[in-house]
Amino acid sequence: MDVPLPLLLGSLAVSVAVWYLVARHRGGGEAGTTKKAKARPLPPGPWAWPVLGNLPQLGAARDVRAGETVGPLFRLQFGRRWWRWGRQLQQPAAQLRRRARGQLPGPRVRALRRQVRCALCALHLFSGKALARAPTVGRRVFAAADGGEAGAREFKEMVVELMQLAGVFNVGDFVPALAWLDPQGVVGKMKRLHRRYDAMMDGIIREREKAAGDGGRDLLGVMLARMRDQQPLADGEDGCINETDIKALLLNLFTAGTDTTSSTVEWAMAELIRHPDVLAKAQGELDAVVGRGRLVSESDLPRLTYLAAVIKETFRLHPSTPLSLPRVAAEDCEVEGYRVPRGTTLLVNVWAIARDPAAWGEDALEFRPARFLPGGAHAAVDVKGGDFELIPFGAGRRICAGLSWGLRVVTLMTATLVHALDWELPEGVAADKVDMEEAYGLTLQRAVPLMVRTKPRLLPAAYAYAAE
Ligand code: HEM
Repeated sequence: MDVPLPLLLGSLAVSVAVWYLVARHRGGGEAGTTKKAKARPLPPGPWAWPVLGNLPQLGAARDVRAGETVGPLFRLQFGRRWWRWGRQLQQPAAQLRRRARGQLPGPRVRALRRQVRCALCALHLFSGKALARAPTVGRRVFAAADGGEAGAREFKEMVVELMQLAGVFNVGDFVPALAWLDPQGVVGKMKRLHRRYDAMMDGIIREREKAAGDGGRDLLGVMLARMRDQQPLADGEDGCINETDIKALLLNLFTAGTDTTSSTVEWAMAELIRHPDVLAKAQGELDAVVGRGRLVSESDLPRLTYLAAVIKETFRLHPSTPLSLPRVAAEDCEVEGYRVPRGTTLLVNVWAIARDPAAWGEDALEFRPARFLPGGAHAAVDVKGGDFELIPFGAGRRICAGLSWGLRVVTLMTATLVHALDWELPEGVAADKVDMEEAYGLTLQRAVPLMVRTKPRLLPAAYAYAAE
């Protein structure tokens, strides 16, 4: 049925106005706020428009330096939702899970997450044993039989699209009256993307079932066996892991582990190319530890102190998940004397915290790996969640499940690129003019890809060994 546009817009305007009046009357949707908690003020925030809240300011998201003018804890309001942003707004994050799977975690999902994180991943994916046997038991997901390169390229495009969509500020999430219109087409695109992922995961699972008996000790083999044997999720729990759970977990691991690591390596190389003195020192260390006759290997990493400092400094200035992942306040609480109502979406701006001169000194914005070297001002600071001024992997019980793996992969990839190649900028581009603009999305990508020229710097035998 065709509804005339003026009528449609008229009814929309009326519904928005009615909804707004009702929302104001109810106190902005802060259901469950106790009298005592209400006595405390809400955190300060920039002035908000009626109905739209701070939505119009998001166009210039990077310029909303509210943390500098309003204070380290501040709120943004969109429709009926309140958002608190730690220190400084950098990008909006999206309710990824809700969009992708159409639900927020209930008790079953929480039990599953515990089981998967503690029992399955810890034992069969991230343990020293699992990592050591990965090359022999696991297999390349995009082997020639699956379409090889083309399959890998398609997967990469899907990850990039997912991260971009997840970073889009979806108006429908915050102005429920507009959700059915899907004005930016975000939900439609997410659903199409979800179907593509589903088909890919189906292929991986079917192939593994066909090859029964082969590689049963890796994470996927273990999960499929648990599903087949109907093992309960946890003691006293009725539910068992099912195929949708397995697909969701694979999707989670594939997406959480790819974009984050590759973008960190790209930022590391960009910083090194901008700082030829740092690059030369890192190459000098690699030459001294590894020599030029072979490629660097994982067992060399503990002796590469300077390279470790380069990686920490890259994580500090370019954390791949700049606002970490959103949390929702399960109950009313108080932070620094301010009231945080139940249901508030909370974001910690790890990007801004790691650039705060109060924690890092006057040279906070400069790339200075030496600060992490023995004797440096931040020698004792690590990225593993114990030092809150540097938390690129998050902190606490929901810290990145793949921390040690991610750290190893980023360090080894950067070490290999630094050691095996000499790096030059295209003619006419000065090192201090390399574009360091950040793109918009859930993860922190470069806005402009890094363009460089490389040439080999090791003895020919080292590359022959790599090609074997
Ligand atoms: C440079 C590498 C990486 C960085 C910077 C990174 C960062 C993060 C961050 C900030 C979170 C959110 C933590 C929080 O909510 O407080 C996270 C969660 C997660 N990461 Fe990573 N990550 C990296 C690599 C990986 C890898 C290689 C994997 C696995 C293959 C992985 C798997 C996960 C998973 C499963 C979660 C969700 C944990 C949960 O919600 O319980 N990550 N990561």
